[in-house]
Amino acid sequence: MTAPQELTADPHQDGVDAAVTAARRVIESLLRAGSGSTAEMGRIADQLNSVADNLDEHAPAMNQRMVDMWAGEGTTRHDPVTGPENAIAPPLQLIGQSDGSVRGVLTLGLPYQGPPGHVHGGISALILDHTLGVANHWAGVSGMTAELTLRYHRPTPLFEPLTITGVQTGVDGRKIRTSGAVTAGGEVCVSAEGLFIAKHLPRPR
Ligand SMILES: CCCCCCCCCC(=O)SCCNC(=O)CCNC(=O)[C@H](O)C(C)(C)COP(=O)(O)OP(=O)(O)OC[C@H]1O[C@@H](n2cnc3c(N)ncnc32)[C@H](O)[C@@H]1OP(=O)(O)O
Repeated sequence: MTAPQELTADPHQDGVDAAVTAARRVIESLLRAGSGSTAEMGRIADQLNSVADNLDEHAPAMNQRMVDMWAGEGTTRHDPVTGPENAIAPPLQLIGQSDGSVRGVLTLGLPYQGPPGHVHGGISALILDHTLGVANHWAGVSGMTAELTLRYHRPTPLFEPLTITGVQTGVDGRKIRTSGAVTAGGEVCVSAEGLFIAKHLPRPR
């Protein structure tokens, strides 16, 4: 039996990961402040643009960055669900379980709102697509999403711990079947069935 294993990149306390954590806080704080805020938004916009100008000045050429970001740990550092280098990632951390499934827990805030007080359905789809992909990686046969079928059973709450699960259920030639769910307080909010085709695009060189 395989021991449980962290499948997502460990966030560092410094470097770009720390800056990304701060950027996530800015996104959340802007939404929390809103148009009625008494903060000086013009000055805040200037400050944020100055931060972005500084980052752009020190960034490598885009084609070089595309090569670099796919080296080493590859997608796990920059993907939009778990990546510690990606400010739009919630981020979710996924653990491969001894039973072959993957599991993670996360709490989503205002940036992910759809219906009042609840998670946007497209965000659940993003998280489940990625989690099913990681479940395939953990199972040893992975590919690209060909079909993703979601059932939204009940609204998914913001500000509460959500358990995200995925497990590969079958492989037939190049066709890989995978299922998963988002649960809150033990109740299934969203369930997913995916068909993946064993194919990978080449990494940029
Ligand atoms: C640790 C790292 C973890 C990373 C996790 C990341 C997870 C993220 C996953 C994604 O989001 S991937 C991005 C979203 N997906 C795509 O952009 C895929 C776009 N579609 C394609 O590139 C191609 O359509 C695809 C690779 C899915 C299939 O093309 P192929 O040319 O390889 O397949 P082909 O046409 O040879 O068909 C092979 C079989 O699959 C079937 N098939 C292909 N596409 C299908 C489809 N869309 N729906 C149903 N069946 C499909 C097809 O009928 C056939 O069945 P049979 O063998 O029975 O004849």
